[in-house]
Amino acid sequence: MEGESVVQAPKNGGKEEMKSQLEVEKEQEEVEIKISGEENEKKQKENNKKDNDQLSPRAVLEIHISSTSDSDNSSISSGERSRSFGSSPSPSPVGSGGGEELSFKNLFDQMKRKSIRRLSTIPLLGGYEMLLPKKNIKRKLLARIRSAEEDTIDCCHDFVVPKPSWRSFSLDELAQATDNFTPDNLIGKGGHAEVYKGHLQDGQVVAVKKITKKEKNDENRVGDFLSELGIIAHINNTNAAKLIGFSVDGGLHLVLQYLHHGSLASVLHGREECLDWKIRYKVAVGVAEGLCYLHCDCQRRIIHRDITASNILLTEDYEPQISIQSRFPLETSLWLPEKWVHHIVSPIEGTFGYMAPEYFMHGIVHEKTDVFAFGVLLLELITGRRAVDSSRQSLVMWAKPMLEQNNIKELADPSLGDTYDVVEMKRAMFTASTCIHHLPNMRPNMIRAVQLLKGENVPIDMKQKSTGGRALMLDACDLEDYSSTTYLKDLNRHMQLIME
Ligand SMILES: Nc1ncnc2c1ncn2[C@@H]1O[C@H](COP(=O)(O)OP(=O)(O)OP(=O)(O)O)[C@@H](O)[C@H]1O
Repeated sequence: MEGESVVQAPKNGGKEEMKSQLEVEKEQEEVEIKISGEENEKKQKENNKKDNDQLSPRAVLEIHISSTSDSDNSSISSGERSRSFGSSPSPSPVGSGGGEELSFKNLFDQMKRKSIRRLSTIPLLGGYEMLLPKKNIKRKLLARIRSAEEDTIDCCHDFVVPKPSWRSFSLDELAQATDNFTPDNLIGKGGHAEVYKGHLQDGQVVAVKKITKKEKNDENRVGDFLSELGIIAHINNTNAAKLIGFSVDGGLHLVLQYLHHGSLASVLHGREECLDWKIRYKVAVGVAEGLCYLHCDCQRRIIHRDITASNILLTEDYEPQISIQSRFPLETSLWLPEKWVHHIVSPIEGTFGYMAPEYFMHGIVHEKTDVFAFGVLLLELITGRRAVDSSRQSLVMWAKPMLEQNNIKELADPSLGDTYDVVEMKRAMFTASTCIHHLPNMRPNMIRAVQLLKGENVPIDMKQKSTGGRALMLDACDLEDYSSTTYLKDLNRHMQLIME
């Protein structure tokens, strides 16, 4: 993995007149909505499974956070469980709700305990049990899993969830399914897992995700794994990854529905032939709807935090599925309690090219950081370019001037020729340009992003239900004084620092 390093967050500066939300909405009204005739879908050939997203390096930035506004509605998690390089001191404790002082660690521990307690479809281990020796954890986990399998429903504190339909696999079963995890069956490798294609005894084709990251102690790894299970269990949407089962026998494994085309990155960037616009548009809408579900319709809202072309997987008919992460679920796929507007994390971990300015500069995480990443993903679909190209140029930086000039000809992927639907392309361009706005408040929430993308001419409702529309009180970040020029400069500087 290229370019992991620690950098100090820069100071921001510069001023720019902000466009009002109304102006942004007005611009949207100007987007043409007439729909042209359908194009014939070209048959896609066998995909190249090689994941070609290596050029969007993951980065870890360590920042020092001295204060945050809106303390009632935000949280801060320390990076003690995250990867971190260098010797920067840990962030100092900050105030939490009502002036109550909580250290990062306490706050994080509290959140971890609460989340683990509540995440469960299988009643998972309580926080205190995470301190038990490994053997006990495993025994208790298996006991809980068995008892969950016997129950018809599981009543959690605040809601009732149906009995899970997942299976608990033995290592032998998974070894058999994957031909002993032979490299021939290796279909993908992320920063934290190896993924193997497998055939279960009943004929079902599955993807076995073997968690490989080993830097943490076993108790934490098991805890993270349980949290991930809890998050995936909670998700029920056509555009999110489906879990078939898991194994805690001889390592941690997730058994997922096998997705024929692998990642969007491999399909978009790793094939010779051009991906049809029709499919690109379908993927864009599907991801937008999936994110909308995670942010707004899920029983507990989830911020994904790592929307990238590698984390979007495609079914046989190119229905996109958002892959839920296997690492640091509380810090990556984040459960954000209702009353918290945002959450602050340090160190910052993410995929370069997709990180919103408030995230890479201040560690602020909220729905709008996902919206930004979605905007970058849209740009990838529109242009066929990577989030960071081979000359280390950010797609956002490259595309901004053309988006501002509405220059469809220069922006659209040249390999598409004129085979794209102009109206859909314009909608995608407009949606992308609002999503990558450097000010989070100016980005649409995902409900609005779906409407913009689909050209739904809904009345402007400034008070629309929007987890994504929760007012973001980012005074402490001075983002409103932050111009897009300064943003581009900082983005460039971060790029240099990270990739040198
Ligand atoms: N269900 C699946 N079906 C088919 N291929 C898959 C599936 N899940 C993952 N893959 C392949 O494996 C690759 C790595 O998977 P994934 O991104 O989930 O790993 P990870 O280590 O959790 O990722 P990250 O580096 O983002 O943390 C994907 O990019 C994709 O190519």
